[in-house]
Amino acid sequence: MGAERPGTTGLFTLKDYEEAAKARFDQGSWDFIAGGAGQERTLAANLAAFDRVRLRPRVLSGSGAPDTRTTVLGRSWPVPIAVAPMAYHTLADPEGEVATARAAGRAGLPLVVSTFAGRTFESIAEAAGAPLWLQVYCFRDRSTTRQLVERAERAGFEALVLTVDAPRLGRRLRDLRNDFRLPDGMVPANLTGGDYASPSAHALTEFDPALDWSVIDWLREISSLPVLVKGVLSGADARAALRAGVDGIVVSNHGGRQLDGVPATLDVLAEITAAVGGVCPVLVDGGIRRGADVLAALALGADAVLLGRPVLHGLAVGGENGAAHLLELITEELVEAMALTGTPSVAEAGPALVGAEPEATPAPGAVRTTPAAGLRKAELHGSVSDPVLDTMNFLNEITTRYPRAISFAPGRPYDGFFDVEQIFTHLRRYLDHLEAQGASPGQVRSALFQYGPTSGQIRELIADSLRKDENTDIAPESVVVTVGCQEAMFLAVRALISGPEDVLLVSSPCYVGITGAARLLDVTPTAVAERESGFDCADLEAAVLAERARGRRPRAFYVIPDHSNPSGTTMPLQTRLDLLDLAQRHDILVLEDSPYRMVSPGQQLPTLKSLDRHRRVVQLGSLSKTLFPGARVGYVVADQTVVDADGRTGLLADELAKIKSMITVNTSAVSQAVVAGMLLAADCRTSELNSETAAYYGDAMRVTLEELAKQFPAAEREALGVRWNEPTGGFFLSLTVPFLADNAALIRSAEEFGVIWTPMSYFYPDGGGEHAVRLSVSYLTHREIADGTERLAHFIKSQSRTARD
Ligand SMILES: Cc1cc2nc3c(=O)[nH]c(=O)nc-3n(C[C@H](O)[C@H](O)[C@H](O)COP(=O)(O)O)c2cc1C
Repeated sequence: MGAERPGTTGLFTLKDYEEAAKARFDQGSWDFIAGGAGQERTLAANLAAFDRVRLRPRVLSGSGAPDTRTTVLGRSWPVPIAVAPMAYHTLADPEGEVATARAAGRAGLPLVVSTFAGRTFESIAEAAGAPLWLQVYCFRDRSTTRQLVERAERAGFEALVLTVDAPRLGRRLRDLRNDFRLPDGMVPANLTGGDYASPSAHALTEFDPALDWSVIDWLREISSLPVLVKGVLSGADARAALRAGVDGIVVSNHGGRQLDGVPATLDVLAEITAAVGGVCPVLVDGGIRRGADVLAALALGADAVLLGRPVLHGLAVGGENGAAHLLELITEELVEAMALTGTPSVAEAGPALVGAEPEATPAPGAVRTTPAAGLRKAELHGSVSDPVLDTMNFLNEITTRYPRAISFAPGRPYDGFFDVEQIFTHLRRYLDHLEAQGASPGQVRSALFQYGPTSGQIRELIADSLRKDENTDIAPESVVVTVGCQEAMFLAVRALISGPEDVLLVSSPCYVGITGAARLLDVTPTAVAERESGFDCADLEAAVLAERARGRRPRAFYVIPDHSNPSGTTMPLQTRLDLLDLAQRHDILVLEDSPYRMVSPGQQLPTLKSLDRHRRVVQLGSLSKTLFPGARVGYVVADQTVVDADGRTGLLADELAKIKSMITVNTSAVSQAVVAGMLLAADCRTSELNSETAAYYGDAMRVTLEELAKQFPAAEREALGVRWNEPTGGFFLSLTVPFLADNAALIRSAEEFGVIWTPMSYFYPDGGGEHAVRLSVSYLTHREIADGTERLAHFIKSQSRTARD
């Protein structure tokens, strides 16, 4: 090796290498290297966490040429970067780890050699020009592990890195689908016997699944080398590792290849470095693709980073030279990032670099706060680590990362309807209305500037609009004005679910707002699966009976009856009547959420609330689609009677208001005033205010359906297995595709085809929807819909071919 291969010139970033490398692998091997476990959320999160970082430079710092040297386990490294352990470098280049060792050696960087290296420890050691460490998987048969360790130690390896996140291999769907097997003749060069062709099958039978911290003592018995553990993701485990006497910790989620859904490594790094407190070195890997990423990791307390997949990309593109060039690139980028942020040395990269430390100089005598308290995410409420609460962030991140992509993801109103000046007109109209009703100037002032009634000051107007728009006759006292419909959901779930035996049922697929609100309250909803045709009462009844049989108490069922989010389905009139009857028979409430009804064209079916003869329906109201979302004004209609222990009665709305008083006190008076002004403009007929919007969204849906039909003529649609529903209103439709519509597919769609959508699986509390996507039509112009549909069709056709091959 050493000869210049074609392809290393003209490559300026690690991303360039990734793109160039792809063509050099067969699909199975590429997927084995590139892929992660499950829906690849953690794989994507690793990258996204670094993408989110914004470095904060210090200017005129006089720091001169940056010093990138660092010391790890008593050895000086020229740059705080080493190569992560990866199985079978021979997949990327016939020389495998021997070529990598030479490349890393040229840069003076350590290489962590995998238990499953494709070349012998001796040959790697002979080629190496920098420290070698051995990554250890502990087998059920300890003598195999012992022999590996002894052999590496004899070959001059300097440390052991025990991988602790792999009692078995993660569920790597790409490998399962490809039925991935190592190419003929490729074997782990330092292991004998055994069937290694399928890495996951081998791990299942051979890895020790019952390891505990005593394994560190065992390694100490068989070897004198320092021991690091790789795969720590919490401060609690970092402390346990210190107690077990480790010499170093590698914060890692195995590059998203083990448990999908665990956090990005960057997101837990500060927690772990705080827990370790400098007692031993902390290294981190996962998603590092730029010099700036290395600097961000150092800023959050890492001593060095490990670089994974990119090294294999370098190797595949140009063998030893490719890998060496790639390591040079990231080193140069690090030097540049340090110079441009005024960071003179590795040791001086601190949390202020990533904006994590208060910068104010304390006044003389003032109490100093300690820098970066390092709260542990694992010790915060579980909801903050729940993927449900992250789905929208992920979509936002994708949208920001690919600004030129056309996005069918956001369920937001079309911007073209908003006119800034109108806000003032609406506000003025409401103030005039108050005056006309006899309010004194002082009262008008208070209505705007003061705390207001918790239940809201525009309840009469909302009740009036419900009467005129929806034929629902309710007393204003049964309305609570909320901060958007989201608060209405939170109040309803908080009040109705009083303990672990109470059950919230949700129609599934389901709007994430309700599952998220439930999660905040430690409520796990019971999903009632929709059929292809939509919700069916028989399924709800079966779920209610099943919960009763388990000794639990079904309390409420959440549903969007009109043009549902996400599926776009609408509940027929007869089903509405049956649902109310079922609610009465089984003594449950129905939480009705219907934000799209009034912005849909044509005659709409009556709301559940308007058909409700027994006060079974709690209506969760939103004005975000009908008026504007920036107001954050919604409401809840809760006219149910509540009886206390002394037999006194009140309304559920009163109880909800009590809860609200401790969350938001009252909904913004200014927002209520603007909303009220809008309602007054149309004599409280929201339908009148929305005749133009309903027609616009109706057209958007029609155009989308026409464009889809154009892109997928009937025969082709059939052959591909692509189909979609045809909602008559609302913002969303559901499209079924013949491949896994997961985050990885979404990233490919955004990156290579410039179109973004929402994986339907986000909306299934119990799993499902893996082969469907949600398309939102509300936010785009007709031109964008046409272009976006064309791009989507290209993506679907290409992805279907890949899935078939
Ligand atoms: C193809 C491949 C093979 C890997 N093999 C191993 C291994 O044998 N042992 C191990 O501890 N980690 C292994 N890993 C995980 C890496 O050590 C590292 O944690 C991860 O790749 C870092 O993320 P990055 O690829 O985003 O840089 C492997 C990763 C890849 C991509």
